[in-house]
Amino acid sequence: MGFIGYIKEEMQIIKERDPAIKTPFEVFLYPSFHAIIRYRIAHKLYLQKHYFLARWFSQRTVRKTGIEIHPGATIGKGLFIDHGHGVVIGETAIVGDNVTLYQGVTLGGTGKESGKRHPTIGNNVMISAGAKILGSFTVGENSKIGAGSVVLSEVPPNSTVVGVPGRVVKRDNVKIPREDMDQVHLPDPVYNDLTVLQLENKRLKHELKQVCERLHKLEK
Ligand SMILES: CC(C)(COP(=O)(O)OP(=O)(O)OC[C@H]1O[C@@H](n2cnc3c(N)ncnc32)[C@H](O)[C@@H]1OP(=O)(O)O)[C@@H](O)C(=O)NCCC(=O)NCCS
Ligand SMILES: CC(=O)OC[C@H](N)C(=O)O
Repeated sequence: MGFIGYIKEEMQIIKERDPAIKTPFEVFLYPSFHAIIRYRIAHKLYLQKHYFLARWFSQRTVRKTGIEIHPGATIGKGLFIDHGHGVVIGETAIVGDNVTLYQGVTLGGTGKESGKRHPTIGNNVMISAGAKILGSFTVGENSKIGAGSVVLSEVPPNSTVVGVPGRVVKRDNVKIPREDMDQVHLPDPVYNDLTVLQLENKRLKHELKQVCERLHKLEK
């Protein structure tokens, strides 16, 4: 595919993925559009071992777009970064095809690993605003990471992960109960309602008894 074909493809991704877009030319206003095209150039320079030039180009992109993609990162087709400010993608991160990221996402390291120290993101993954994915594990394909989550370990495919630290709350569209929930002593709303009714019954009986006693006295 030629350069024009590639640009058209990048434009199409934004048009398909963002419901907020109204006119085709708006794609040129998207930081994502510029950041990804410029990353492709920086990545080529990196692969040719022009490390300084690659970083120089990439850092200029940060100033223009607020999106920092290390030129060494490996990024598949169809990445869309909505809004974009504060997105950071580390050097050894691998991003599959058709991934969506929102502002404030970090694909980073924990600071404790060396070598491959950033995550691998599967195809069709969606990572919500402000989520931090830290470490060299994999986020399985078709998974969703909730806004503000901090994910520190492997995520199976087709899962939803939320919270700090992130935990799987849904897999294959089925909700997963919390591990820390007591499955034996579950709250029993029917028992609670019955207890309230019993107390009410006792109170009413007592009142009725008093009324009867007063009536009895009046009759005398
Ligand atoms: C995670 C998310 C993608 C929803 O995925 P989903 O698979 O449809 O999950 P559900 O909505 O069924 O939520 C599953 C559970 O996680 C909880 N949950 C969802 N998002 C959460 C979040 N960010 N943090 C904590 N809990 C969250 C829900 O309350 C629900 O809990 P429950 O089972 O106790 O009711 C969505 O909630 C989210 O975070 N979207 C943000 C997208 C974004 O970045 N928007 C900004 C655009 S600028
Ligand atoms: C701010 C926000 O929710 O952005 C998400 C997407 N661009 C939309 O407009 O729905």
